[in-house]
Amino acid sequence: METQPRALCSQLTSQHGLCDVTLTGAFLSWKEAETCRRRAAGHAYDPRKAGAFKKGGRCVPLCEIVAVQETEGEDPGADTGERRSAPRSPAECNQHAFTVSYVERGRKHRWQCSEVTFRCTESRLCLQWLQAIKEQLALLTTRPKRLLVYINPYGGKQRGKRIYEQKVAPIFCRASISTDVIVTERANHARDHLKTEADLQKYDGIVCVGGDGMFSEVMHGLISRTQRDTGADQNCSGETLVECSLRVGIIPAGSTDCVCYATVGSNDPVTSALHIVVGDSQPMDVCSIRADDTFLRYSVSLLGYGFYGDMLTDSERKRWMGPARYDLSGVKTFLSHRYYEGTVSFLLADSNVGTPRDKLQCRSGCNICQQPSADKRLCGKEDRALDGEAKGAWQVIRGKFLAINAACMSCACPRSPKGLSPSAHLANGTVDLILVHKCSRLDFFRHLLRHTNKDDQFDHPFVEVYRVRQFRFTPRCQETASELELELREGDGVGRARFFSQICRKHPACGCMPTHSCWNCDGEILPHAGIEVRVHCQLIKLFARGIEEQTVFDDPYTLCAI
Ligand SMILES: CCCCCCCCCCCCC/C=C/[C@@H](O)[C@H](COP(=O)(O)O)NC(=O)CCCCCCCCCCCCCCC
Ligand SMILES: Nc1ncnc2c1ncn2[C@@H]1O[C@H](COP(=O)(O)OP(=O)(O)O)[C@@H](O)[C@H]1O
Ligand SMILES: [Ca+2]
Repeated sequence: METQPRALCSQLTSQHGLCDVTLTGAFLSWKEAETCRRRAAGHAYDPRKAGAFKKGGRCVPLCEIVAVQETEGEDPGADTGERRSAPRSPAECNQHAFTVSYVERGRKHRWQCSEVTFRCTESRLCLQWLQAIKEQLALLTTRPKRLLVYINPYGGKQRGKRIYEQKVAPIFCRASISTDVIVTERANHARDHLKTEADLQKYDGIVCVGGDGMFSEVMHGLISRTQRDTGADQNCSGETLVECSLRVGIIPAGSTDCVCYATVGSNDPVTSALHIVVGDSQPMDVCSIRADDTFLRYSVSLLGYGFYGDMLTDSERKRWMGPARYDLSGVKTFLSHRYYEGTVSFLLADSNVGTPRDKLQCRSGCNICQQPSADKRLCGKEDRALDGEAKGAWQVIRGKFLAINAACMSCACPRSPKGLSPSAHLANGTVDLILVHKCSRLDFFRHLLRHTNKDDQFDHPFVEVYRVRQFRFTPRCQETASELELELREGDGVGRARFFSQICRKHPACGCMPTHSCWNCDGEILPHAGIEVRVHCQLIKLFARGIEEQTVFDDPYTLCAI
């Protein structure tokens, strides 16, 4: 039978003086001791000191304690930064101390690791506290103990290794997490290692240090491995893919870091490390992409044709520039103002998973992502196998597009803090499909600019947006002869001219303008133009919790009532 841990309550000394410290099954809290408060009221009251003490009071949920450890030979003034002029008194020399490291929330969804040291004169009491907190932490079974870490030393500004060693490894060490670290030696090293070699039984999670491309590698390795180990075939269209059991943590060290930013709310390595330590879990949808009935890739963030595809192709030649390559190639691609013809067909999602124009955004504990919906039951499944009603009707849009973007998550990132599709959900089994029709340069600029401010980027007559669970794109050059003939028969001379120019474009020898772009798939070039995309609801899990609403915890001086 499980016994409830007894509450522990003692008067201990912290850097702010004597305080009442309480440990319950849910919280560790400390505040100014009653006796001190009464003394302060009766005698000369020093508001400066009282204020400092109040600021020192805290109520920390147990699940946000990183570690507790015995503190030896500790200078009581050390953690306040105070300089000690007098030698220690005999009473102080006799003190026993323990230090608690815990999560503290800062601005803009950042977390940091703070510490408080408590002292007492009795060794037995100190040990009792240490043991009690350790016992409570041992009950938190979702925390990882062993992690496999992949570092891309060339991602972003090539700082991955340094970021891991200086900011992340010390936190893992403090939380007694053991790690096996692999610094990658080539592209796809992490993917291949995970897919075939890694002994995954040994680990409670995987960490990737790098950008969205590095995360994509790890995700591909993990999904492929999970399907292989469970006998599912990812190459088979309509296969129900098996969810990955290991969680993935992302330490941002890339150029865009949108998967990290959109699931945590910041691109700060320490924040990510702390989300891993406390054992957070955030399920995430994954799109599978196929062409000519062959599996190509998975995508979790941006799948973009036209503008983002061309921008990526250009930026790959400027990799040496680091993250700035995207801005330069972005301007260049913007000025080229290319548009592409083709047909987009899609299956709309259930209405209960919201729409891309909702004001409501996906946040930690999101209701929409938690409700069982038809999209979750249907996604990833072969549409042929579904009856007509559940399947819904395919909608078809033919046109000239500057960009076709599919966002499986908001794609928030430092360049665009609300993202490509601000109200897209992380785990609702749908993807937001954004169609930007041909328009003037000025209009397209207005649309792009709205990604960086509070205005609605979908509020333009040339932009359409749909929440879908499956879609297809066929570039005009791949449209079947019957589709083109239909256009020819229906059309006048213009149609006839277009038909023949189409035939001409199919022959590279003609040296005419490109008729198709490529897809930007989470920052990797997918050379195919015609693709079919399907969402697999909650296929992978991250060490994250979604973006938290701003809470009272954002105020570091808030004392929680105990
Ligand atoms: C006028 C300013 C317009 C700014 C428009 C910003 C839109 C930003 C949308 C960002 C969506 C990001 C989706 C994430 C994609 C990533 O998975 C993926 C890979 O990341 P990794 O390198 O970390 O591995 N990243 C990317 O594909 C890069 C996307 C960055 C796009 C920057 C585009 C800048 C466009 C500038 C146009 C300026 C026009 C100015 C005319 C005078
Ligand atoms: N050791 C390596 N050498 C070269 N390329 C690598 C290495 N490790 C990973 N990569 C590849 O580098 C690319 C970019 O990585 P990423 O971490 O996303 O950085 P960025 O955000 O700057 O694009 C990915 O395609 C990944 O597969
Ligand atoms: Ca989604």
